[in-house]
Amino acid sequence: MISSDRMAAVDENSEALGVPRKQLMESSGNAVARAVRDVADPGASVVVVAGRGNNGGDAFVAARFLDGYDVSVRLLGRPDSISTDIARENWDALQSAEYDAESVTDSKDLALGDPDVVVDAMLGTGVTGALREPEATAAEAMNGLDATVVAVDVPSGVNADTGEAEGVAVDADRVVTFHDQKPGLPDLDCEVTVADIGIPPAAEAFVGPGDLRSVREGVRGGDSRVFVIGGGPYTGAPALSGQSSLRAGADLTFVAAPSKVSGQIQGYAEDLIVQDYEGDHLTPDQVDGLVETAHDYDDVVVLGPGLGNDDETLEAAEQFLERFEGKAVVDADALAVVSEVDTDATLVCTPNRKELATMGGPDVDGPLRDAREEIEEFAADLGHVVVAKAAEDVVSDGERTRLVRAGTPAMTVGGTGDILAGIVAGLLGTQDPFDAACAGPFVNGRAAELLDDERAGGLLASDLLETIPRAIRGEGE
Ligand SMILES: NC(=O)C1=CN([C@@H]2O[C@H](COP(=O)(O)OP(=O)(O)OC[C@H]3O[C@@H](n4cnc5c(N)ncnc54)[C@H](O)[C@@H]3O)[C@@H](O)[C@H]2O)[C@H](O)CC1
Ligand SMILES: [K+]
Repeated sequence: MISSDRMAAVDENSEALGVPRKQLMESSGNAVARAVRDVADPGASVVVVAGRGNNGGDAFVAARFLDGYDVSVRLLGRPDSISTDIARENWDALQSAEYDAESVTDSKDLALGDPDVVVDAMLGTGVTGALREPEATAAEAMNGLDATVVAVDVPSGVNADTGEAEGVAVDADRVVTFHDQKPGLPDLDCEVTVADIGIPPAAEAFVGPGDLRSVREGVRGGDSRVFVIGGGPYTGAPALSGQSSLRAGADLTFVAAPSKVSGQIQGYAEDLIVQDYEGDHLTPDQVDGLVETAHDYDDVVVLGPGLGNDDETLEAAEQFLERFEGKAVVDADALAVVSEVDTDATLVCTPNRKELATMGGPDVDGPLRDAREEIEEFAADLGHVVVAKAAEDVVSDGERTRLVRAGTPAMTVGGTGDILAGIVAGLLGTQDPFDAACAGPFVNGRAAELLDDERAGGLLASDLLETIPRAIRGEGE
């Protein structure tokens, strides 16, 4: 089962893997033609009613695969209003090859005759709201015929995610849907077939540019705040996490740090708001104040960068998680306490191999992907999202697991993990935790790839700050 949003992401990933949408459209159209062949013998009359999006494009392709049938294609609207290049190219192909393909701009002129089969290709997953004109009148006309109605992807007017129609919808006899079943289709009163259209399994298994679709749409809203609880024995780590969270979309980023090092952290970056507490490392005395601040401002917390592993600090981290109820990225030494706490917080944990084992997860020697099932089980037991970091990362929420293979060998330099924790926190302001956890390492890796020519083996973690926005925008594909 796949939602329309996920389908669009997988589609984009497929394109990035070298299987472009136009190729998928060719397979989709071919599958539609096969369904027509199943319901009617050669010689039968087939009317294709097409809309101006890719749903229509699929049916323009289908017309070419119906040699031996009496096919006519009716496009609802002017050809110059076809909304995608690939659909237009397939329309143009019908024109140049002298198919019976005409555009109808007024629904009153839509004469369907008495065909054996109608192909409904008005709207697919691109539908929003009730069918407008001329589609609404055309749907009624199609429903009034005796013909067998074959719908492309989803009956026009029906929402593929919910199965609901806000107004009139096509009453299909058969639906040919692509790649995977859609949540709204099984409850419809028609036969649904799922056609394999050649999307590589890697387009789903690996995070790709399609997984950044909603990140690209989630612009800064003015009130997404990140609160980094870090620093003490180390000062660079919280500064890197804080800055990368700003690059990934946070509006304001605060760093809570011991007074002994707060000035130093502030000195690295004027964009951070550093709030100090007494001492040289985090202790349980600070927990009340930190939980209160994080809750008052609805902050996304980053717990861990540079905190060190003093017993008092780990005790404080544990107490913080026991009482915090918001969203947090947990990294570095703080990871060690996660499996011991009972927390209502939503956590994204970002362990490297060693930290994964320390926190009670699998101890993996080889590629992490070989341990993907154990990592998934571990995330399920933990009840949180796990981003297990290596050359190829494994991201799991206990039910879904994806791999990330972005980045360069130079990323083994210190600090890239701090950058990652900040990116995930920045994304968590607008994204669902699993989506942020998948997008984070992909963005981090792409940010490094964008610098590979310039920096090569001399990359610094702080260099990545510069290219995070371009990586989010999709550069480097
Ligand atoms: N991987 C795949 O699954 C593939 C699917 N393909 C097909 O592409 C469509 C989705 O195409 P898209 O262009 O995004 O949208 P539609 O064709 O469904 O419609 C867009 C079109 O419709 C207009 N519109 C939206 N709502 C309404 C409304 N209520 N009334 C009238 N008109 C409306 C909107 O303005 C747009 O112009 C998918 O279903 C598959 O069939 C591809 O072949 C590639 C592989
Ligand atoms: K349709």
